[in-house]
Amino acid sequence: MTAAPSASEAALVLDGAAFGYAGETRVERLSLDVPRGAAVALIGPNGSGKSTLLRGILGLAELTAGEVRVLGGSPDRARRSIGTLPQTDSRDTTLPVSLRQVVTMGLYRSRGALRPIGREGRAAVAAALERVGLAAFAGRRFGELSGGQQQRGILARALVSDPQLLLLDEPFNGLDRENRDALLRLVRELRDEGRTVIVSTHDLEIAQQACTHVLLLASGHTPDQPGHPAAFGPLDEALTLDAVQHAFQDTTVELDHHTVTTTRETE
Ligand SMILES: Nc1ncnc2c1ncn2[C@@H]1O[C@H](COP(=O)(O)OP(=O)(O)OP(=O)(O)O)[C@@H](O)[C@H]1O
Repeated sequence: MTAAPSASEAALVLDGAAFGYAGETRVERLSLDVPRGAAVALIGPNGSGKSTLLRGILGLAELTAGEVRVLGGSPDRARRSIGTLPQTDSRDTTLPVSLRQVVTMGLYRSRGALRPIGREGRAAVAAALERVGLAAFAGRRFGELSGGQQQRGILARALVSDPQLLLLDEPFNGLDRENRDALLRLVRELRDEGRTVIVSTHDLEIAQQACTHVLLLASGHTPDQPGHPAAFGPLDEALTLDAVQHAFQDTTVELDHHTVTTTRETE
């Protein structure tokens, strides 16, 4: 599986973009180009608008100002070429479906749910499961897998349609060291294949280990003000103590020789 090497246009272009709900902006002042093949760590405190931005890229949050281009077109047009991993807490694990069925659902977006999956589709599902190390678990009921295995299964569902852009919302939350390392390796591989990855996280170490770029979001001064960028750029330029402190105003921030850490807000 390789991403189609298409146009030189950036994977994501935001020009004065703002996103929100019911006409109310929740994240704003976004002007940036994400080059194809970049892995962007999307970092910010709770409520700064990380998920809203990811939904905006998918056309699922409202564009309240500015412009957005995704893979050279509108979010609606690009959606078929985007693989997503939503936050763990938005996941229904009670459905009586197998892991294989969950991954197969990832094909529906590009092919429609009614078209038969066929040999090629089954091979893509098997390859995606293989890729995340879960080939042996294909027939298992999804809800009976461990949290880390479910996370990898959802990632396989995101990968099965050979997406050019992957949006991963807090994929590292709750993962043990082994699953975390496997996911870090996979993010690096995806970007080596020319795919673009945007991954939201509270953990700066993850940014440093797997990403090429960072977008730091800061919250508004009061809870009803929208979030906004504190920095964007290649990791070594944008991930500075100043920018991190701006983004995480009320949070302890430490910077040692190579590691920036913040208090993990989700724990
Ligand atoms: N569906 C929605 N309708 C209205 N407001 C929303 C909706 N989803 C999020 N918000 C609001 O938008 C703001 C940004 O929330 P968002 O979930 O994007 O932040 P986040 O940075 O992803 O936070 P977290 O780290 O807690 O996931 C918050 O004030 C939140 O209450």
